[in-house]
This record gives sequence, C-alpha cells and structure tokens, in this order.
Amino acid sequence: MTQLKLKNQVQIDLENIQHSFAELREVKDLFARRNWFPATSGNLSVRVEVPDGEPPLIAVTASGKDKSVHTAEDFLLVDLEGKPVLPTRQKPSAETLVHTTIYQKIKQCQAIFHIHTVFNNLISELYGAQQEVTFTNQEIIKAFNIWDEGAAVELPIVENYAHIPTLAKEVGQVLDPRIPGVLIRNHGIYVWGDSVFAAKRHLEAFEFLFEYQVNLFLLKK
Ligand SMILES: CSCCC(=O)C(=O)COP(=O)(O)O
Ligand SMILES: [Zn+2]
Repeated sequence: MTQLKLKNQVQIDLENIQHSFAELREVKDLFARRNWFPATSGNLSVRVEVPDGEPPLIAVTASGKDKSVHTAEDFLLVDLEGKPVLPTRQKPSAETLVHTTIYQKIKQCQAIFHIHTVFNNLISELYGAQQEVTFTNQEIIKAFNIWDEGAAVELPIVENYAHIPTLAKEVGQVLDPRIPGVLIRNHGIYVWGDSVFAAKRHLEAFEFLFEYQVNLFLLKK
C-alpha cells in the first residue's frame, strides 16, 4: 500500500486520498451539470480517513477554478486550520475557513458543500432582516431526518462578509447540529452531512424548499 508523508510527518494511505478526491469529483461533476457552480462560485470538501489518533485531514476544492472543468489540480489536502499539508502550487478554496469551522464544531460532519444559486440568494433577500428562515408542512423535511408531524426547520441566515475569518466566525456562531445548513445573505448556502450522500440529500432538500418558497411568494402576489 503506497503511503504519503504529510508536512507534519503523518503517513496517509494514498488510496484514502484518492477515494476522497474521487468523491469530490463525482459531486463536482453532478453539481456542475445542474449549473450549481456559476462563475467559479461554490466549493466542496470531505474528511479524509486518517489513522486513529492522527489530526483530521480535509480534501477541498482548489480556489477560483471553473468547477465544470476537470484538471489534475482540482483538489488538495488541508489541515483543520485550512493550511495545505503537502507542498503545492494550488490554493485551497478562499472559503476553506468556513469549512474547517464547521468540521471543528460538528464532530460527525464528513462532507460540506457550498453553492450559490438564484433561489438561495432570493430566499436570503426575501427574509431581509431575519436571522433565520423557517420551513414547515413539507414532506421533504424528512430528508433532514426530522419525522415529527408539523416539524419546522429553522435555517440560520448570516450576513455576508468579504473577510473570510469574520464570515467563518459568524457561521460558527449559528451552527445547530440538528439543522445541517447555514444561509449566507446574497451569497449562498453551506450544507453538511455525516456522509457525502447525506450532505447531498440535505442540499437538494434545501434547494427544493427555496424554490418552492420563492414560487409560492410569486403566486400569492
Ligand atoms: C465568483 S465566486 C466568489 C467566491 C465564492 O464565494 C466562492 O464560493 C468560490 O470561492 P473559491 O475560492 O472556493 O473558488
Ligand atoms: Zn461562496
């Protein structure tokens, strides 16, 4: 089995890294086909399996790329401070600190997806001054593993900041382990899950709810 030695001297199985990069590639391709990465926006990350007791390792998309195109430099490895753990010319996503903040605070988090869509931006605008948007009486809420009759999902909304450490701090302050997402006003959504499958399901459910809510608003006008 081939092993890679990281800057901190920890040895990681190359297969684990390839597995994480393959997971990211699959999600990246799918979301690109859905036009969920307009104008280089969006970023993705997954936890890489590491030997017991070793520091967490994150595979993340490189910054500023056209995410609908394949290159040999689409992904890289960072530590929980967002620093590359191997010598590289690539830059991790400019928003890596948001990812690492979520991994630090939500221990079971295995994957984080961030996209900018017209519907998620419209929702944050429609709920202008509010710090959350509530969804209820929708069957798709079960996608969040919430099964109670009449359950409500309160999705936090934070303001957008160009200064990423500030943005990451704001996101960190509103995280609720029961609600796997945070909406950033007129920017996009961060969604996570305890697997790639769960994170994708959560993102699809949120985007469904956003589209429904915007259309309902227009119908009632
Ligand atoms: C034109 S997108 C502006 C940056 C952003 O919000 C984003 O999601 C993409 O940043 P990255 O560095 O991950 O490519
Ligand atoms: Zn963004």
